[in-house]
Amino acid sequence: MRKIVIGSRRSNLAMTQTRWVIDQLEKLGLPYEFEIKEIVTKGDQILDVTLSKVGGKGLFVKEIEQAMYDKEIDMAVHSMKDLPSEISPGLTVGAVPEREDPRDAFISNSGAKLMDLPEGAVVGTSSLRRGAMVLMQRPDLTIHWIRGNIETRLRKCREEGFDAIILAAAGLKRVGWDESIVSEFLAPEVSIPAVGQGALGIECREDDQDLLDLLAKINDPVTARTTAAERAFLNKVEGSCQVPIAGYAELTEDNQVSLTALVSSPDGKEVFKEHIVGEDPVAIGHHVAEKMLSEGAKEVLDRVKAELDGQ
Ligand SMILES: NCc1[nH]cc(CCC(=O)O)c1CC(=O)O
Repeated sequence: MRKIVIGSRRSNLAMTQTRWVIDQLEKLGLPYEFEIKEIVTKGDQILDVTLSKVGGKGLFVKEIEQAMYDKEIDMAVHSMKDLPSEISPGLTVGAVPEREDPRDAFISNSGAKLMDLPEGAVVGTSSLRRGAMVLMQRPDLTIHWIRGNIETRLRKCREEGFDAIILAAAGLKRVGWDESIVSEFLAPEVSIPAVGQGALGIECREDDQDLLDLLAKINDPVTARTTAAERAFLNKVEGSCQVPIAGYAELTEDNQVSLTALVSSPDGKEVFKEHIVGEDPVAIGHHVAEKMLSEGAKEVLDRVKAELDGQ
């Protein structure tokens, strides 16, 4: 019986996701046992600045990947959203299980929906994408940055004068929060989800064939294919850019990948949005990115980067 050691951040969400994956693997009834090893990442230690300013990319995965290289752990369960679009050398995503709800959940103190908030109300989010999505619908609202895990943000929403916050529905559902706290699940057409939102990516060493064979059994081909399109898009527009980026793909009835993607300025005023349907997820992801970049998104990315460098 092989023992598989799984590295996990210690947040409630990370632990819940890790335990969920262990459950799926144990159900297979194969001769493996599983142990969780807690790992603290840089992203867990930074609590007082907006994530985008400290370079969000890979903030939650670096220490975990190091532990994999050092063979202190064999695999790790990441929120796909937190996993950089390029996996570090020697490591690979061994499985993408079935996606949870990809939508953003809008939670207001009064229970009002986004379009019904009073003029000038304050919405808390740590995501440039959510901030821009809100401003596209409601340019009169004010965005304030809010950090911390799900529990902290919900507490701050009540105690620190926010009218509403936005969280991933998947996180709330996974940790078992009562859905009645959600005032509105924002439709993916209105608030295009982050690339990979609601999905998990299980990372392991690419030479660990035994573990790869095991993980293949909990891979969901539909989620793997749709998130591949989203991540191919992200990979082409990325490059240390701290701008709102969204990408969400579904399968059509005839088994094609349908990808909607967006790049915008942080104030939501300049918007590049594309929709494409195609067979090959990576090809359509790249195609959409190149189209946007050539049609003006590149200028927005460069300008925001220059503004940040000047700070
Ligand atoms: N950025 C942190 C993060 N990473 C994954 C989730 C939620 C679960 C998911 O999107 O799969 C969250 C919290 C949030 O965005 O509210």
